[in-house]
Amino acid sequence: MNILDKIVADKYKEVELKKSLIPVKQLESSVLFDKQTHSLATALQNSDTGVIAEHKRRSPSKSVINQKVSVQDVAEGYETAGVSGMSVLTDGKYFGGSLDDLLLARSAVNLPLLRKEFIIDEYQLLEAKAHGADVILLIAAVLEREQIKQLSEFAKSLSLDVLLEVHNEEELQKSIMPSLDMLGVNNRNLKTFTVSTDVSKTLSTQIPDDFVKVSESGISNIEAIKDLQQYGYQGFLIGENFMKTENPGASAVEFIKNLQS
Ligand SMILES: O=P(O)(O)OC[C@@H](O)[C@@H](O)c1c[nH]c2ccccc12
Repeated sequence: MNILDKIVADKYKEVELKKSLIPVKQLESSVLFDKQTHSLATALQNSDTGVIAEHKRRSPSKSVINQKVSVQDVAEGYETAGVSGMSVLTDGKYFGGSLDDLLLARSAVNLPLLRKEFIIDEYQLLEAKAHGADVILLIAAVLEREQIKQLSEFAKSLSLDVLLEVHNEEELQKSIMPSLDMLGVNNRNLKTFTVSTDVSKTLSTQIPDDFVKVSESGISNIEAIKDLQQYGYQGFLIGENFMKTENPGASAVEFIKNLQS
């Protein structure tokens, strides 16, 4: 079993357990459930930088990245930097995140917030909504086309933006459908952890123009972004490059300043 299979197998168990502990009614009664959502796709289209900055404490590929900073401080720093959106890892076992992190980020900023999670069930979309998310991620590598359709349509009915993540042509071809807002190309292979922005470049011509293109992972300098912009990318998901520093927010401020100049 590769790491992705392991994460997803655990996720199915986790979701079953949570369903038995926290009923849907309780999620729906959250004060955040009816909050108006902010569209990340729109924010990216209106930005000339398009950075989506991530909060990630650790990962299976890197182990510890940063266990010291507070998620609110990071969120505020990212907002000050002028990012288009923030991604918050909510997986606990492999990434050290939680839905509380999402809630805390929500309490700190008005940015579009992405729940970064291995989504396999509609229940997780209700959780995302109840904890203040505006956007959800769907990973083509772990979902059948029918699941992508069902989950993305349910997300749209909740006014959540949908970012669909692919890593190769086959995943891209099986996933294209009108209920997606953004197509993300993950430069990191989630099974082997190899990273290259060439993956984004190669797949760029096959992404229909109706989707906002996002390049994810392994972006650590502004040259990479300027290069990817030539291939039509409008969103750039960056985690480690900010999180590995003592002050991720300040690092984002510096990065975006350089990107604009
Ligand atoms: O830290 P990086 O290399 O900048 O990558 C951020 C983000 O793209 C990465 O965390 C990610 C992309 N897709 C995912 C799916 C699940 C977990 C994590 C991810």
